[in-house]
Order: sequence, then C-alpha cells, then structure tokens
Amino acid sequence: MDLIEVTEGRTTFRIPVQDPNSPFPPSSAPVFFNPKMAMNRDATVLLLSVLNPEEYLDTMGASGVRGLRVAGECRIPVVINDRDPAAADLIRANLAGAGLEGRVTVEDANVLLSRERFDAVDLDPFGSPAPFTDAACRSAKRYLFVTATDTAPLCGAHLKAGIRRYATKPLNTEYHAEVGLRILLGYVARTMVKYDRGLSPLFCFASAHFLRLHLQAEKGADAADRTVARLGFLYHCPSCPERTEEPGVLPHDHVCPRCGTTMLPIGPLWLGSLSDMALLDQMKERLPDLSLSTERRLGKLLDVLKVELPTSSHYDYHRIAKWIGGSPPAIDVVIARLIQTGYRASRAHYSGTALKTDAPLDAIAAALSAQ
Ligand SMILES: C[S@@+](CC[C@H](N)C(=O)[O-])C[C@H]1O[C@@H](n2cnc3c(N)ncnc32)[C@H](O)[C@@H]1O
Ligand SMILES: [Zn+2]
Repeated sequence: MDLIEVTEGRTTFRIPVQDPNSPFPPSSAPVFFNPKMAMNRDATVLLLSVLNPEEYLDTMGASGVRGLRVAGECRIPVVINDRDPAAADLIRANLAGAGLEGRVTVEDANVLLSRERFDAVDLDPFGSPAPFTDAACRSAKRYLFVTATDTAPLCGAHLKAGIRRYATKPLNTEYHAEVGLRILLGYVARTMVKYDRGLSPLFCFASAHFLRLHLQAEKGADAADRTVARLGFLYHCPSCPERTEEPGVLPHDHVCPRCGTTMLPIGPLWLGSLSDMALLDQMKERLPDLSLSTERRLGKLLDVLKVELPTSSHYDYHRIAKWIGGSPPAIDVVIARLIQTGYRASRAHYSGTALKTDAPLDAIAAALSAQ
C-alpha cells in the first residue's frame, strides 16, 4: 500500500494515500483514516492527559492514530487492536516510526474485550458501537469511551434501526443531536447496570457526523441503582413546541398541557448532566499544553459545555419565533433576557440556534418578543 506521512496533534504517522477527489468514503481505503475525526481524537487525548489511566485500549485502531497519540502525547501505556492484519502491520510500523512503545493485538474486539480487562477502553467502530458495548462494559475497569457514527438510527431518522440496535424509541425532532447522544448514553448505561456497575458521564458531545461518550465506570449495585435513576423519557408534543422529561424505566401517558395532543415518548434515554464540570475546567487548563490545532478545535466546545444546561432537549429559537410570529433578536439577547427574568438559559454545543432553558414556553415567547 502507498503511504503518506501526516501529523495530527503532536504525532506524526503514516496512512494509506487517499485521493481527495475519490467518491469513495475513507472506509474503502486499505486501512481506514478519516481526518475529519481529528477533533474526536483531540478530545480523548486532552481528557486522558488529565485522567492518566494505567493503560488504554484502542480497540479498533486502523492506522493506530488514536493509540499513538495517547502513547506519545499523554505518555500512557497503550494496547492497540484491529482484527485486520494489514491495519496491525501499519500500527506496528507507525509505533516504530514514532519511537513509541505499545502492544499490538490482532483480534476480534469482542474476543479481546471478553478475555482481558483494561483500565480505559475505547470503542471507535464503523457505524454502531452496539455490537461491542456489552463486552466493553465488562472489560473497562475505570473508563469507557464510545464513538457512534450511526447518527440516523440514534436520532430517529432511521427509526427501525434505532429500535433494533438500541432497544429504545428515538424520534426525529429538531433536537435530534441531543436525543442521539442521550439514547446512546442510556443504552450504555442499561448495558453496564446489569453487571451491578454504574457510570458517570465525564465529557460527552455531539458533532455533525458522530456522537462521543467519555464515561467513568463505578463499582457496586448502589452505583448501578443511581445510574438507573438517571434514565427516563422525554415527552414531545407533535402539535406544538411543548415537551417535558420524566425519570423512570417505563413510559407513561402524557397529554400536552398546552394543546391537549397526546405526547410522544422518546426513550429510555439518559437524563441530566453529560459532563463533569470540574473535569472540564482541568481540561481547559491543560489545553495549551497540547498542539495549537487541538486548542483551536476544542477551545470553543469546552467553553460552551461549561455553561450548557443539562436539559434533555432544546428549543430552536428560530422555530419558536416562527411559532409566535415575528423575527427574533440575537440568541444571546434571548438568553440574557431569560436569565434576567430568573430562569436558567444557555446555548447548546452542537447548534448555533439551540436554546436550552428551564423557562416555560410562555416565558421563552416573552423573551423572544420583548423589546
Ligand atoms: C472506524 S475505524 C477505526 C478508526 C480509528 N480508531 C481512528 O481513530 O482512525 C474501525 C476499525 O475497526 C476495525 N474493525 C472492524 N470490526 C472489528 C472487530 N469486530 N474487531 C476488531 N476490529 C474491528 C476495522 O478493521 C477498522 O480498522
Ligand atoms: Zn402541544
């Protein structure tokens, strides 16, 4: 295979030559590499530089870039796996080329994860992580990281696939990125708790083409029960912008208090916080130690996550403006007005028009129309 040298973060490695005009996706290359996932990898490198686990497993290594960066930029011992022997050869060559140590394994992910336990386990599959989640929950001692690129099933755009893979009921709404993230997290939580273990989200976010979870695993039935208590349902009115959330493992009937329509349940999904705020502060402090490109790619995300409310849905403020009839002021003005009125309000990290607030719809409408 023809190789080309690239640098990401502070790590230089080689990948198969990719024709930038090729109509085929990176997954058709002899060994996969997607430069658009640099920000996903940056996030993990930054987090790991704070968490400093004993060992990190890159379960689906491909070129090995993720594990290479963790080994080189965080100085954490790594195991890099891929079931494809061509990928394993490239990983070995890339470790040697970068002067880094690391164990390389060539196994099916579920076999490796079922046989060995690792302090931090990272799943970065093609598409859905669902086929690997059970084994990953058993293998991860303290940390579990998960990427999903099957955003359409998770967000409700491919409803049947979402139900099949995640045993949940998504719905395609304007806050689909939030729903996708919380359905994925809810699914991992439901998988983890059956082993009498719980989890806490450390740093979870949605991006245009993927969802990324960084989770801490917790020991014991009490931790599992606390995790179950954070599962619930969103109830969405199909006729007006009203929605509400409620904890629980089974959905209930809800009638829209505004228009009387039967509300649609979405879930089970994760309710509550998606990040550990103290950890985000530590990551922000650590950011200048990494590369400039990492700082550029992650700085804004961390700033928004630090103030983002943990509501499980948002309002698209353009839609609300259309609903009340009128042209809205800037979103920051609306947020400031809501806060002045005594409510909590913030942006969301995945959309410039997303408004998160605990204010009722009437108060939001007033903030949008106030002069
Ligand atoms: C999306 S790529 C990984 C990308 C890589 N982590 C990165 O950041 O560039 C998925 C990789 O998983 C490997 N893979 C697919 N199914 C697997 C399985 N069941 N066990 C182990 N590896 C698998 C593929 O060979 C491919 O290299
Ligand atoms: Zn309604």
